[in-house]
Amino acid sequence: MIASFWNPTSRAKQAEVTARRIRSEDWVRQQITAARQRSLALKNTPVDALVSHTNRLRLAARELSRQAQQQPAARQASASEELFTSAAAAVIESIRQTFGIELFDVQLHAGFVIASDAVAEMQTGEGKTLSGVLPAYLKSLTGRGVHVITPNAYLAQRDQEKLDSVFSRLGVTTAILKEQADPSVNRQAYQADITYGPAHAFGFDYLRDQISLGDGSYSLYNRIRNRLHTSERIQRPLHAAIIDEIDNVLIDDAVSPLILSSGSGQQATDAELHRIACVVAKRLELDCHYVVDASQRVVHLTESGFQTVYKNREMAVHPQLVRPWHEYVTLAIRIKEFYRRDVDYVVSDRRIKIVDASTGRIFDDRTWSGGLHQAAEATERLPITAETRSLARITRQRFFRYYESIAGMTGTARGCEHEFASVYGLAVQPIPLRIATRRVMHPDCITRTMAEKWQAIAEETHQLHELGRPVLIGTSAISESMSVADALEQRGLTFALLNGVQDADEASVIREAGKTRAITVATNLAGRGTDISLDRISRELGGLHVIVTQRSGLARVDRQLIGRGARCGDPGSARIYLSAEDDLIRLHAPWIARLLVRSKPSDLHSIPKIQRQLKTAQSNQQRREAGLRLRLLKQDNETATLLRRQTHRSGSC
Ligand SMILES: Nc1ncnc2c1ncn2[C@@H]1O[C@H](COP(=O)(O)OP(=O)(O)OP(=O)(O)O)[C@@H](O)[C@H]1O
Repeated sequence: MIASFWNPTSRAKQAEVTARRIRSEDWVRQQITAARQRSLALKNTPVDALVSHTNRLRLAARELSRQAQQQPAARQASASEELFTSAAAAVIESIRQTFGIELFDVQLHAGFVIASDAVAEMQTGEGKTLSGVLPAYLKSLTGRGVHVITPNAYLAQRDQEKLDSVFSRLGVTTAILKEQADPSVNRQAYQADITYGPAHAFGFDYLRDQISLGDGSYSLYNRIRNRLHTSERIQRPLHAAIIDEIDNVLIDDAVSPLILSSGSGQQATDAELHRIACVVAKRLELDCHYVVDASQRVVHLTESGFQTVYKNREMAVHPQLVRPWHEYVTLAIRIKEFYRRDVDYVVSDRRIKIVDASTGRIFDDRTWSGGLHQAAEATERLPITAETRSLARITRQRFFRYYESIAGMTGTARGCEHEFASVYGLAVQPIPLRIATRRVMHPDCITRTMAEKWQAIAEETHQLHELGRPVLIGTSAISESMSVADALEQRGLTFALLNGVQDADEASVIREAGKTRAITVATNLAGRGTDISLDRISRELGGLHVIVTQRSGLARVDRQLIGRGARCGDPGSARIYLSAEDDLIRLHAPWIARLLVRSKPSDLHSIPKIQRQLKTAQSNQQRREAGLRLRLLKQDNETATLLRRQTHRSGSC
């Protein structure tokens, strides 16, 4: 058990075994046919009979897990297939009775894949929400609790409200985690068969349990002891997790550990030092006083930089210092060089709020550590808050690997197969499209400057708006959404702006984005979760046109945004815009910027190899980020090994 927890090779092997099973087309066809046949026998079954059906399956599931150690594998496999089929039949019938619809084959296919502890890659709009019902139901049958995990609280609430009646028809209870609630409220929610919530809420409750029950160390002793002391715990032992948008939760967010902290909101004792550092940093010059590594966002002072920083010798012994004086200055330089307002953070309610680079979502509950947050507050002339004190922390990789089983779904797993397999033991299975796509992908539009790009985007939007087609413009930063908004306003176009700064109801704005002549400008958060449906006229006119304002560092993020249009066989189109001043080009492929700037505007679209070069820049960026996550994982494993050894030694004394 422990060997497989730490060992990437054994995780990858586990993924390989699952992959062999779920890749078999025969297996999929047999499962679907059997489930459909059996669901006919359940058609129009009264609710109490469906509940009895569930109770029979519960007995079977418990018996199966009891016998798991004793029975030969083949007999066990056939018993579990039988359980799969009967559970799928019940789910088909409950969805039929609740919504009056039949599950599509692709949804059953995805459901079987997820129930087999793998990742189902299902294109946007193919019905992932209902695909998650079968695995959640199946895993709940042992009575040990299932966590359905979403990237944010809004999606958790939406899905729990939508699916509660499907599950209650089957005699299965659901609940939602409440943020900032008293632990007793969430303790109750964890007693439900299925508990919905955002990833961090499950992680923080896990950490709260660690604090209240022990020293929070990784020792096996503590973990076993925690399993025994169930009455004091908020959570039950981590059993099964089904994760929506699994690449976002397990991969994109993996670099930010879950840190339970205290002490926020108070005034910092070293506030004055941050303010002085900010003034000093403004006077220092790049390459003279300091050098930077832009890709890592690191700053190093030069000899001349050190001398300038310590010119006033009293700063070196200032009584309020909580770190060496020059570190205050390098923090302020990092903010000056790498962190941009309305891109990396926003200022709201006189506070710095961090923005998620890949979605544009604003985090209310996160702060940068090590004094960086305070440096940003000083730069923005805001009240400087005390650094939070970390009470307990865990990397997301480690937390999710504590579950006995994890699985999930996403539209964008491609490119992450290796990481899913080696870190989490998860195989990825693409689910075929239900209806072939009709999306028209237009060639990229390339400009030399940002200003030219905003004008080109406004021009194309204007033309399509005149024709009556809806346009969704997806930007990667809040500041970009403002630039697009300015360009549209100059042309007198009316649009909805969704960039997290306004309090608009995200979901209702996005839902309207498919209506005739609608123009919606949104940060990438529009890419996840909400359905955009077309009205009759916009469908006849060619559907939603999606504009991507710049290639993201991750191809997956672009695919997610493009996938907002032309869903489920609907008409639609998309175009990506690029400029020599884009982040991807400026930071990671400056040679492309030089090439573009030297070229005549009329030649920009025909520069050979540029697409290939951009793809390379994207893959490099992807590799860099994967490397960073791997380094974190290694560090985490080393710390854990050290702690285990220490505990072992003190135990044997
Ligand atoms: N079997 C079905 N029959 C009819 N309509 C369905 C079926 N399954 C899903 N739908 C509808 O299709 C739409 C898309 O479903 P859903 O939001 O689950 O897709 P998705 O794959 O999660 O999309 P996204 O990637 O945007 O989150 C919803 O309006 C949903 O009600």
